[in-house]
Amino acid sequence: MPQGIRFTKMQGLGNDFIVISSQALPDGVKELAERLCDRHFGVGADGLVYILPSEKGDFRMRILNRDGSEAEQCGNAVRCVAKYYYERISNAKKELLIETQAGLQRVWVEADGQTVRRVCVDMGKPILKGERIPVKVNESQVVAHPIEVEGETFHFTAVSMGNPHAVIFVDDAARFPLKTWGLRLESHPLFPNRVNVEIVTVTSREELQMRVWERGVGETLACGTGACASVVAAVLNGKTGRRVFVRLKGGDLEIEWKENDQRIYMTGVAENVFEGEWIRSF
Ligand SMILES: N[C@@H](CCC[C@H](N)C(=O)O)C(=O)O
Repeated sequence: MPQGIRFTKMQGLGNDFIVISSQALPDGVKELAERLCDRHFGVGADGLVYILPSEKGDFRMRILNRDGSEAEQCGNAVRCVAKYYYERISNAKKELLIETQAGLQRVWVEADGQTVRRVCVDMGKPILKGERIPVKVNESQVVAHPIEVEGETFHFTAVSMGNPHAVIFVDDAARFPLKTWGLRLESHPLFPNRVNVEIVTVTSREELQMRVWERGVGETLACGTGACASVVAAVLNGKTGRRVFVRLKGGDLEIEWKENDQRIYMTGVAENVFEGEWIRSF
């Protein structure tokens, strides 16, 4: 009988992940991500996340999108893996260091006994230089820049949180036709590595409403890096202060872009959904 793959299904604000703790990424992980994340033939998720050994931090996280592409960073997955590690691997410390493809991230878990309720993540400093995001606009900061898609013009602010984001402010995010424009914006030639697209409405100086079209996935219920990028874009456009509640389809995140260290701190929940074993070959 072939050995199955044990996994835990987790979610952060409805952005859902298949989490696997392993010694190394398996061969064919791209195809595995596509198979497992498929909502009809697989387990179903927005991404496949590995918890791996690290020489630099407490552990390492790698994340693959539903289409099998690898992302540098994922805010909602970082909170999930911090919960996983604290509840199942070691509860010796409440402050953890997680290695990601975008660098080391410090996180603090808020636990009720053995159960992690919320996680605060130091998401680092946003990257604003066009060439490092990357976006093919020859400016040091890309703020409210026009982008034309099939005769329609939008204005976007580009921010990298380790992964690339284009933030577009609109009057009513709930009514924005994301299915029509999401993929076209994601794969626009201005973004050589494709891009995550945030559609944002400012409801006050302390609150944003956000929908997201994720690179390699489509519309999801929430995106942690997208919420951080949206707050940075809102500050750069003079729309909010630096401490903002971001209301997403799947729930809320508290985001602060601190003045003193210029780093972004994200606080939110993470939940276990179920455990299972993948027994099909791939
Ligand atoms: N949902 C995530 C971001 C996941 C990666 C993204 N799709 C990308 O390709 O950059 C989050 O919570 O940040």
